[in-house]
Amino acid sequence: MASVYKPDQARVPPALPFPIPPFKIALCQLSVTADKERNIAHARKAIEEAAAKGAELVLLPEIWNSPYSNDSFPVYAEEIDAGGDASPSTAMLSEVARTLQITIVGGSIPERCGDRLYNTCCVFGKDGKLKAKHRKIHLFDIDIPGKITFQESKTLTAGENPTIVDTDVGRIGIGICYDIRFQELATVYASRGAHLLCYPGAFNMTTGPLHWELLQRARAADNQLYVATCSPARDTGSGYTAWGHSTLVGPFGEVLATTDHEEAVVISEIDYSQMELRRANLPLEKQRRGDLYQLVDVQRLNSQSTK
Ligand SMILES: NC(=O)CC(=O)C(=O)O
Repeated sequence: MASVYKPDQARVPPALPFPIPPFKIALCQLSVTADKERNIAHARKAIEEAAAKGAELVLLPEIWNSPYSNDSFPVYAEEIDAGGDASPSTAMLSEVARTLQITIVGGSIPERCGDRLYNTCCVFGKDGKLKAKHRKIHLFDIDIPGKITFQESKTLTAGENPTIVDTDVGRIGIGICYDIRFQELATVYASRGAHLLCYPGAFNMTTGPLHWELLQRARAADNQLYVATCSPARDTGSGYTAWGHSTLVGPFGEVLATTDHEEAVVISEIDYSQMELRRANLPLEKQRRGDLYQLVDVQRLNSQSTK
C-alpha cells in the first residue's frame, strides 16, 4: 500500500541537528571581469579577507567567474567532477575552504555536463569536500521591452532538484537568483528544517530596486528563517548591469546587514536562537490551516511512495 503523504507533519521542522553557536557570515560582493584567472584570484582574496574577519561561512555571487551573458556561459563553463576539485574555479573554493577551515557557498558558475550547460552553485565544507551542487531550477527568461530582455534558456538547462545541505553552520537551502521568486521552494526548504536560505543572485537595474529586498524579506518572514543573498558588484560597462545590494535578513524579516552596489565584504552575525524566539512569538506553523490548503513536497512524496 502506498504510504500517505502528511505535509503538515512533514512541515514541523526537526530539531537542530546539533547546537550551533552564533557565527559570522560574509557576503562577498565581487567585481567580475572578462578575465577568468583574475576573477578566481580575486574571489580567493575576498574569501581570505572574510575569514580573517572571523567569517565561518562565506557566500559568493551568482556567476562570479564569468560575465553574465549567453555568449560567455559556454566559453567560461567548467566540468564539475564529484569531488569538485578538478576545475579551476571549484578547485580554488575547495582548497581555500580546507585551508581556512570555513564553509563556502560558492555563488555560481556556468557548468558544462555533456552537451548541456547549467548555472551551478557548489557548497564546500571546511574539510574542502564538495557537499552539494545546486543547478538553478528556474531559468531567468524576462522580457520588459525597453528595459530588460534576457533569456537564460537560450544556453542553459534548468536543474531538476531542490538542494538542502547540512553543514557545520546549519542546514542550508540553496537557490540561485530567479529561484528566489518561487516561494514554494523556500517553503519546502523550511519544511525540511532549513535554518538559512542562500541565494547567490544578480538582479538588475529594473527589477532590483523593486523586488530584490522585498523577495528576501518575504522568504525570511514567511518561513521564519535567515536569508542571505550575494550579488556581483555593479559594472555599468558590462552587458548586464547587476543591482548589487547583497543582504542578510533575519527570521523576523529584518535586514541585518546590507551594502550598496560597490565591491564589498559584508560581515554579519547569524544566531539561530532568534529563529526559535520568532517561532515562539508567532507560531505560524501551529496556526497554518492544513485543512484548507497544503503545499506538496513532490520529492518527499515520491521518496515516500517508493518505500
Ligand atoms: N537574474 C536573475 O536570475 C533574476 C532576476 O534578475 C530577476 O528575477 O529579476
